[in-house]
Amino acid sequence: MSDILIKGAEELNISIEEKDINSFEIYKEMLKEWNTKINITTITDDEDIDIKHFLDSLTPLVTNLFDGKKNLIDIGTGGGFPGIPLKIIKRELNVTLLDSLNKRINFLNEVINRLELEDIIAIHARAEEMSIKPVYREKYDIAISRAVASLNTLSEYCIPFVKLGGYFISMKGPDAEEELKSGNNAIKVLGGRIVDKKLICIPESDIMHSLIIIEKIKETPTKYPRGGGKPRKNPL
Ligand SMILES: C[S@@+](CC[C@H](N)C(=O)[O-])C[C@H]1O[C@@H](n2cnc3c(N)ncnc32)[C@H](O)[C@@H]1O
Repeated sequence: MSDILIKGAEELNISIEEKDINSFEIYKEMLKEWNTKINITTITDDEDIDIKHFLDSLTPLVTNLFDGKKNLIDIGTGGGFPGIPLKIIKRELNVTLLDSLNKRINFLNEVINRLELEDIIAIHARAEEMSIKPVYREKYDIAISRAVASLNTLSEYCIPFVKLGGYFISMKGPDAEEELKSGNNAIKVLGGRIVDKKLICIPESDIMHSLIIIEKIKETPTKYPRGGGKPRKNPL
């Protein structure tokens, strides 16, 4: 059983049950096993997985945005971060995991089955192609993303999924100021407003991370997101 995870969760004020610890242990073993066959993560040491994947993924819970039965989409989830750790702790969340690499989606489906998680789905798609579909557009209380793209590009991937009054949470490194400056225009154009920036130390480490919290205050104009790779090649 992982002491680091238990102590770290305590520091974040998260109550973690035995069945949750068990889920994290199974998830960790699957991550290490699948990682030998397909490339999921460069972080493979037990302690590093606890800190840099599991605890880091749980830091958004320092906000109260996850309370209640919320619809969450994790964009560019890769090996399931932060979506799966958030789901393990907040079982009432309705979670969509999205990634453009199908082999990672296969892994996530195995994890979902093994952990017997409910109200969670893994979808193979590009964010900018999926958010133009009415069934996904402006349907989520929270869109979240870690380590996928710079904030201006990422805003075009994420904000169209968020319903009015919902939030986009961008998990970034310690020096988010430059990104914030270059992301400001995109956030505004897409209907968002920065409401908070939190600098957080990942528990059981000295690693600092930022959470940028953006509220959706206006509908995203229908011309966004743009196709043809424009959000990445020519960010707003
Ligand atoms: C560096 S990984 C980060 C994975 C995970 N969020 C984490 O923090 O460990 C970036 C992931 O984003 C996915 N990705 C990149 N662009 C995407 C897009 N436009 N739509 C969906 N997924 C995308 C990639 O396939 C990859 O799995």
